[in-house]
Amino acid sequence: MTSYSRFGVVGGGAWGTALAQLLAAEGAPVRLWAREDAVVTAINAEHRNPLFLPGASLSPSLVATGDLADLAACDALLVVVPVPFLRAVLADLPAGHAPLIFCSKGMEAQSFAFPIDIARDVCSDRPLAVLSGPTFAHEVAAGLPTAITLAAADTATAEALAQALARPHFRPYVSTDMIGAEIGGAVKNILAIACGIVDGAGLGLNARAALISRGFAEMTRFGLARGAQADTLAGLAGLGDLVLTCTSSNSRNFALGQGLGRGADAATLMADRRTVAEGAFSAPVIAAAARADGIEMPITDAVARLVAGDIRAGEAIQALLSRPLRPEGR
Ligand SMILES: NC(=O)C1=CN([C@@H]2O[C@H](COP(=O)(O)OP(=O)(O)OC[C@H]3O[C@@H](n4cnc5c(N)ncnc54)[C@H](O)[C@@H]3O)[C@@H](O)[C@H]2O)C=CC1
Ligand SMILES: O=C(CO)COP(=O)(O)O
Repeated sequence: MTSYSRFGVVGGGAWGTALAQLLAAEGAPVRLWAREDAVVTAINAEHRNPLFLPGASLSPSLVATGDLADLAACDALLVVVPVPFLRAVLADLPAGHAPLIFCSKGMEAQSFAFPIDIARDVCSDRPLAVLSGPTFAHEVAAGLPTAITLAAADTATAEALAQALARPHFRPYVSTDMIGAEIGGAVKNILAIACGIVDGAGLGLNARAALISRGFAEMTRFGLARGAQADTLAGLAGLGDLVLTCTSSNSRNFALGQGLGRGADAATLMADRRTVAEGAFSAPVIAAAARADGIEMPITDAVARLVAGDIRAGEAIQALLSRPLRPEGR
C-alpha cells in the first residue's frame, strides 16, 4: 500500500489550520500555505493562528509559508480553500503527482462544479479524494474525538489516505463515493443557515426537527439525481454533518441564519466578515442547479432568496409553511 507521510495543507483558515495541527501534533513535519502574511508570521513565530483559529496552540513542526512552491515536495496535499477561490489557487499549485484531498464544502458559481470537478479541469493528472464530515475545526485542533468520510475514486487510494490521516481520536471511514461526500457537505451548509433562521426567529424545536428532515429529503433528491449513494448521504458527510451544524451556533452558517432570523439583512451580516459561511455562496448556485435539473429544493431556494436580499425571513417561513400538503416520500 502506498504510504503518505509528508503532508501539505493549502489554506490557513480555521479548518486548514486544524487539519495541519492534527497531522503535526506528534511532531510530524507539515507545511501549510496561507494567503495572509499575518497568518504565516503568527504560525511560525508564535505557533498560533489568532486570525482564524484563536485559542489553539500549534505544534512547532507545523511550518507555514506564503509560497505555494514550498509544497512541491509534499506527498499528499489537503486543499482547504473556500470554493469560490479554489480554481485560482489550484492553478498556482506547483506541478506534481501528489494526491489532492478536498476538504471544502461548496459548489462553484456559473460552472456548477464541485471541488473534484474543478480539479479535473485544472490538474487532471493527480489522484483526487474528498474528506468531509461533522468536524468543527476547534474540536479537531483540541484533539476531541471525530469521525469523517474519506472518499476516493478507488478503494486502495481511499484506504491508503485514511491510514495516513487516522489518529487515535480521528477516524476516517473509507468510501468511493466522492460526489456523495461533496454534495452532503455543500447542501448541509445551506440547511444550517435555514436552521439558524428558525432558531433566530424563535420558531421552536419542532420546526427545527422538521427542517432537518425535510432538508435531508432535499439533499437526498439532489444527491441521487447526481449519482450519489444513499448510504453516503445518510452517513457522516451528509446526515452526520447536517445534525452537527443545524444544532450549534458554533457553525458559522447556523450563526448567519440566526442573524437573518432575528431580522437583519444578509448584506449587513455578510459585510466585512473574515470567516466564510460557504452556504451563503452555495445556496444560489445549488438552487439554480436543482432548478435546471427539475429537482424541488424549496428550503435551499428560500435560503438563496434570503441571502440575495430578495425576501426577509418572515416571508420565507410563510412561503414554506403554505406549500401544498404532499406525501412524505416526495
Ligand atoms: N471551520 C470548520 O470547522 C470547517 C470548515 N470546512 C470548510 O472548509 C473550507 C474553508 O473554511 P475555513 O478553513 O473554516 O475558513 P475560514 O472562514 O476560517 O477562513 C477563510 C479562508 O478563506 C481564505 N480566503 C479568503 N479570501 C480568499 C481568496 N481571495 N483566495 C483564496 N483564499 C481566500 C482565507 O485565506 C482563509 O483561509 C470551507 O469550505 C468550509 O465549509 C469544513 C469542515 C470544518
Ligand atoms: O462544516 C463544518 C463542520 O463540519 C463547519 O461548519 P460552518 O462552516 O457552518 O462553521
